[in-house]
Amino acid sequence: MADQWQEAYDFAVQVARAAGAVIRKAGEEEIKVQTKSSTVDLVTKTDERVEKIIIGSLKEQFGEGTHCFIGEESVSKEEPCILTDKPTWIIDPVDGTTNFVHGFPFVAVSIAFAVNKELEFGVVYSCMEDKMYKARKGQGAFCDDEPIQVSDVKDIHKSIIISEHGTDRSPEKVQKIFSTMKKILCIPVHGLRGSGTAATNMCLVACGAVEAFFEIGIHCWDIAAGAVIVREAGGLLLDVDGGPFDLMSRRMVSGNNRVIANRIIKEIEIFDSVRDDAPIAKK
Ligand SMILES: O=P([O-])([O-])O[C@@H]1[C@@H](O)[C@H](O)[C@@H](O)[C@H](O)[C@@H]1O
Ligand SMILES: [Mg+2]
Repeated sequence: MADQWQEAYDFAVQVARAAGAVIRKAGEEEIKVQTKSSTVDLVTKTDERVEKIIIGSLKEQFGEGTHCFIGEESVSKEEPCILTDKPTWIIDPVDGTTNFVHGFPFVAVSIAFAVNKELEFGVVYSCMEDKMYKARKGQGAFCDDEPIQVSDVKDIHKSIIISEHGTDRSPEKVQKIFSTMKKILCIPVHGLRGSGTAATNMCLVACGAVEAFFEIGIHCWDIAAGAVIVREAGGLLLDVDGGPFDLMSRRMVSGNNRVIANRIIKEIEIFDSVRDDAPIAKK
């Protein structure tokens, strides 16, 4: 059967690279900052502009109405966040917005594509590093066209674990986040890290720089592309309770192998997060 998604995959790489150039240029100018779900959940005109550029390019290439779109900034303006069987693009235009605002050099364009609710491919362009991570289901994972593979470390004591604090500053959630991190640190592991962008964190798992990334509170657009890249690099994805990965659940563990993933899961103090596909509360 003709490979019907190769053109879409190649085009997504081009769009991600072009979007990254827009972000780099915008980072040289004054950045106007607004907030969303909390005073530390930042958004800028660049996030919105880049999402419009990406979606506009995809609609022009594949036609209006044939594909669906889930974009971080569109959803924040109450566009639906429902994954159907239709070809769907899942987009985070600027993953690591806080880093972008501060000039902290980890900012990624994350573009994933799903059909029949199956992730077909993912592209993560770390635009300040100029690193293009990509993967198609069943065809391996790459960074700048070089194959990448997860780490072969099985001993948790020889691992680096990556996670984030998110943007919810409620004391009870912060307490669980830090209690989890303290327990993991004191296993002990070699180190705990956080790049500030889930998409980049997942690529660091995929290329073997760290052994696992977990977070509660992320969104589908943060992790959809990274999920394909981790899987194709030989890693695995699980729910934070050890169950199957659920893209819309706002929580996830991605690991180089099940031994490391299960050891991390033992330490995670779970807290609730409203699903991405939960009905929008009527005002
Ligand atoms: O908002 P954004 O920069 O696109 O995405 C970010 C995620 O990539 C990160 O994992 C999370 O900890 C941050 O709170 C933020 O959600
Ligand atoms: Mg994000």
